[in-house]
This record gives sequence, C-alpha cells and structure tokens, in this order.
Amino acid sequence: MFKSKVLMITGGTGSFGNAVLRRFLHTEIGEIRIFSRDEKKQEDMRNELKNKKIRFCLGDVRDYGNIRDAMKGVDYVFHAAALKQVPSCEFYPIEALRTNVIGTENVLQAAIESGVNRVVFLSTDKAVYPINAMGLSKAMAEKVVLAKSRTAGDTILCVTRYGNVMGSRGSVIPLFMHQIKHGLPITVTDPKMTRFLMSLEDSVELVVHAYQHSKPGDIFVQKAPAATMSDLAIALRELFEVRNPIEVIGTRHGEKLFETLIAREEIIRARQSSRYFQIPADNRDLNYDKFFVEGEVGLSGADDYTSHNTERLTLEGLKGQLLALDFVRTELGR
Ligand SMILES: O=c1ccn([C@@H]2O[C@H](COP(=O)(O)OP(=O)(O)O[C@H]3O[C@H](CO)[C@H](O)[C@H](O)[C@H]3O)[C@@H](O)[C@H]2O)c(=O)[nH]1
Repeated sequence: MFKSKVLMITGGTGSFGNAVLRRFLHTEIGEIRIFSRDEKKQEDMRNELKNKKIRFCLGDVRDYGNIRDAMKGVDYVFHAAALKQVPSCEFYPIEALRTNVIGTENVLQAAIESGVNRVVFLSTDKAVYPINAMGLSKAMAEKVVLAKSRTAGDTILCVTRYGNVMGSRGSVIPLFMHQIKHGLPITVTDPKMTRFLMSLEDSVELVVHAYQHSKPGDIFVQKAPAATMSDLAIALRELFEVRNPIEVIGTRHGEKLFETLIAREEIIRARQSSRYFQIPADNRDLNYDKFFVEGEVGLSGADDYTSHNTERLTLEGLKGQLLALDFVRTELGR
C-alpha cells in the first residue's frame, strides 16, 4: 500500500500523525508530508525520527496559499488538522470555524486542484447532533466534504468519525492515571456518562479502511464498545491497586451524557461489515420530493448508534482494553 506514493497528513505532529508514521514509515511509501503550524513539534519529530522519507511543511490550513503550495505532488491526504478541545472552541467559536470549516474547505480545494487521489477527513462523534462549538464546526466540515465530493472530479473525498481515542493528549485516561499516581481523588463528571472507546491503532486502521474502500462522500465509522465513567475510574483503580476516592464533579460545559456515532437517518442507509459501517452519500439532487412531501418510512423503526446502546464493556473487558495500551503497561511496570 502507498508504494512510492506521497501521503500528506495535515495536523501531522499530533498523536494520530505519529501513529500513522509508526505504521507506514518503514514500508515502501515514497514520502510522508507533515503539514502543521508548530515549528517546535516539527523540529522534535525531525530530530527523533531522522528519516528522509518525512518532509515537513510549516503552515496553517486557514491560509489557502500555504496549503496549495504544500499540496503539490501529493497522492493522498489524511486531513487531521483541527481545533478539537471542547472548552476552547466554546470560548472561541470563530477560531473553530476558521480552522475546522474554512481550513477543511481549503484542504479539499487544494487537493482537487493538485489532482490528489483521495482525501480522508477525520471527524468525531461530537459532530452528530452537535451541542458544542467543536462538534458544530466538525458537523459543518463534514457537510463541506459531502457537498464538495459531488463535484471533485477524480479526487475522492470521504469522512471518518471517531469516538474517544484512549490516551490521547489531555484526555480522561491519562488524567485519571495522574490522579491515581499523586494520591488525588479521581474526578468523575457523571458516573453514568458513557463514551465510545477506541485505540490510536484503531483510528489509523479506520482511516486506512476508508482510504481503501471509499466512494465519494462516504462516511466511515468503526463499531466500538463503550464504558461508563464510573467503570473507567474503578477499572483503573483496580489495575493500579489503589484506593483513591472517586469524587463526582458534575457534567462539564458543552458535554453530553452519551455520544452518537451514527444518526438513525444515516443508519438506515449504512452498509456494514463485521467491523465497520459505511454510510453512502445522499446523492439525490436539490429537487427531490423527500425534502418536501415524502417521508422516510424505514426511519420509524431505526435507532441512533450511541455510546449508551453499543456493546457495554464489563469491568474485566475494560481492564483488558486498558492493559492493551502501552502507556498503561509502562506505568504499571509491565
Ligand atoms: O476529570 C474528568 C474529565 C473527563 N471526564 C469524562 O471523561 C470522558 C471523556 O472526556 P475527555 O476530556 O477525555 O474527552 P471528550 O469526550 O471531552 O473529548 C475527546 O474526545 C472527542 C471525541 O469524542 C474528541 O476527540 C475530543 O477532541 C477529545 O478531547 C467524558 O465523559 C468526561 O465527562 C471525567 O469523568 N472526569
């Protein structure tokens, strides 16, 4: 796969970019081009990996000229550059719009103009029935991908939606582990709150699956189990054999009790394999009757695919998932 080809990863210095590098750097890939804003992170990566197949482009997806110049000669794009923190997007929604929506349009336009083969856009469950600015901006970005996929010629544009990636920077698992290590209370927002759990490797597999199977405007979702926050705290406490108290701090600003990976309107159109859903684009034109007079009969019996109704991890299952994470095993000294 990717033999002699050029793969660009926007936002490539983050956890996802690093995982893609680990997966493909030592294959026959021609070049991996990292496009990102932070020169320090690029420098650190350059020094750590010292590999001629990696090329770094400094720039911001908000700047069309930047991304257009960097796109020359690229075959495939994984578009991961985004503002993804819920609280910061809530306070600076225009910044979320600039990076996540306009930035996505710039990436797609530059890719189409440069004759890129495929673009996979990384979205999130927070884009389904969005209630916060981060989710709203990702939902709009998905719409931009879908709309543009109709007129993108030979460039295939598609979307992948993620649940929570276990252990990503600033997320709940490293936070709970920090609290455990320092003898602090484990701060649970709502014991009944659920989240889909995916590993970083799963997230790379999902993007690769999308790259291999996409038709224009498809949305790909990986079937994923979920856990409650209470079980997550208990599982970590048991793994680390500690007795830190659990403190319930309440739901944070802009947060949902559960997340939705697929809305029921989408699920009735989705194809599924043992591991993935593939939601085809709605290719009807603006004049079709269903906007105005016809209903969707199949919808009545359909359900959203949510972190409340997906497979629920048992405490033992959850411990197994946690033990599969390198950083958890390291902390446990295994
Ligand atoms: O002190 C805390 C902090 C978080 N949580 C809970 O842990 C879960 C996960 O919280 P994270 O902060 O780890 O993640 P978010 O769900 O807020 O968002 C994360 O997952 C998203 C996908 O859903 C996006 O990838 C986003 O960028 C990423 O930050 C939530 O239920 C949250 O309520 C706690 O119980 N206690």
